[in-house]
Amino acid sequence: MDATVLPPGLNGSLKVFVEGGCDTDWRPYTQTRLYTNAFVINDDKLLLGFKKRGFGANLYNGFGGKVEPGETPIEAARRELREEAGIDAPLEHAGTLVFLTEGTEWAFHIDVFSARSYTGIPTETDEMRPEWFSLAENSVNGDDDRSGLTSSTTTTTGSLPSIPYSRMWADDIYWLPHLVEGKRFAGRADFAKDGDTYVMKKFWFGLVC
Ligand SMILES: COc1nc(N)nc2c1ncn2[C@H]1C[C@H](O)[C@@H](COP(=O)(O)OP(=O)(O)OP(=O)(O)O)O1
Repeated sequence: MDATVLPPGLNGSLKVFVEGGCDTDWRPYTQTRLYTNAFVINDDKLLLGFKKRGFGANLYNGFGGKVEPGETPIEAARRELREEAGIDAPLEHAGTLVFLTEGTEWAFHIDVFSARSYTGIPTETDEMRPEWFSLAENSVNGDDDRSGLTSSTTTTTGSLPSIPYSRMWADDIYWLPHLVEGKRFAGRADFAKDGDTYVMKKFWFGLVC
């Protein structure tokens, strides 16, 4: 696909870095719902949350949720980070994601934010369990099931696991490395449902140029 032919829902000056999936059309939608997702990086560590309930339960993700009426996305992102992880951070916009999931007629429009510092102590809530992951090249595999282990919320030393991509949404492996590198991105993915699982059927991710 030429860089100028963007999937519906994306705009601006973007250069594709990966695209794939079925040779079908992008699913149409008539409405978008605004969400946020925030990632905190501290030296060579990334803070993720293990989602304990609701949409995306049992997956690791950044911290975020719906933008409430009267809020800007950045205000919502900082509120969700406080509510779900107990911390404040100087968030900056990193990317925009559009997701369609089977069974909904609306699209998720997610503003993704990142920060390289934070204040407060990451704290488990009833929705999310914050855990640190290593960004170092030689970190141990983070894709193993760690559910039997105690939370590493307060771990700041020792060897941390690497980013657990097999236990995250399937789109994350494409754009999260760019976020970590400080690059701005945008993308779209259309998901189908297979039982309780969402399968990424068609995707496009690009860097802002
Ligand atoms: C489908 O692909 C997705 N990939 C990724 N990486 N993240 C996603 C995807 N779909 C949704 N998300 C993110 C967007 C938000 O950060 C959360 C979902 O927010 P949630 O449903 O938990 O919203 P809240 O306002 O917190 O909801 P409640 O308070 O009503 O539980 O996942």
